[in-house]
Amino acid sequence: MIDQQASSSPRGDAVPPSTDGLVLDRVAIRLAGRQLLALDHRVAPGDTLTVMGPSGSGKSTLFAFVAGFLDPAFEAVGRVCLNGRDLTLLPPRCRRVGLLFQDALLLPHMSVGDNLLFALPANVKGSRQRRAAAEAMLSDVGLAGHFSRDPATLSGGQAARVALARTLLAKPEALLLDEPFARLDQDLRATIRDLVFQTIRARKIPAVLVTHDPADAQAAGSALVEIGSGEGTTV
Ligand SMILES: Nc1ncnc2c1ncn2[C@@H]1O[C@H](COP(=O)(O)OP(=O)(O)OP(=O)(O)O)[C@@H](O)[C@H]1O
Repeated sequence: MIDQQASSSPRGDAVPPSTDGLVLDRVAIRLAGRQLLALDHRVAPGDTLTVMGPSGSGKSTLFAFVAGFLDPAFEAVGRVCLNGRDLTLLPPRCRRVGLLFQDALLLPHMSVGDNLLFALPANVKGSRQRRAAAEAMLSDVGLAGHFSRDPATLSGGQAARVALARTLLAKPEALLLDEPFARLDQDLRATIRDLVFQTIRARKIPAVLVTHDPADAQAAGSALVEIGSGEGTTV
């Protein structure tokens, strides 16, 4: 449950212009009367905050809070603001927060292109324009010409690229990366990791990365927070 006093602007009023990026403003989340985590952090556009912690420390819970689908079993206080908008009480579809997971989660009965068109916002009109937007995004992630591919025939790296393209098509203003490289083997992992962080920097998207791999944290290159003792510790 969100503490409405701590979240001062239920309609998404502007916070000061200095708060470009993703702001976790005095966020604390409790479960069954016990503090699970506390974070107070700003992620600048193009930067990635890495969150590490043992299983059960609250990493998925933090993402659920930022994305807007926190289970009512949790009590949360504090605000999450994105480029000057207070998201805290907005429904998930209004937040402009994109997610990348371990699995590409492509719909198997659709082509790669149709998976992308399915994710493309409805305000991109006209079938020709929609297809052009999807093809341009495929090209951006290194998969030009793969529009008609069957997802079942993609390699792990290609599927990860399609998942990135699908997330970016929704024009997210922030990205939550939930161990997106964990299923990839070592060489591929470095390649996809570089693609993701280059994209984040080039598009100036603030991101939060959950990982167990210190090499991911190093590649992300910005702040690292360790959770697990009820407090987030910036390292
Ligand atoms: N819907 C829920 N209701 C009650 N407790 C929950 C719920 N979801 C998760 N929890 C508990 O909240 C705590 C944090 O869970 P969370 O999934 O955020 O941890 P995590 O750090 O993401 O773990 P992992 O690394 O294993 O994915 C755990 O003790 C978990 O059992």
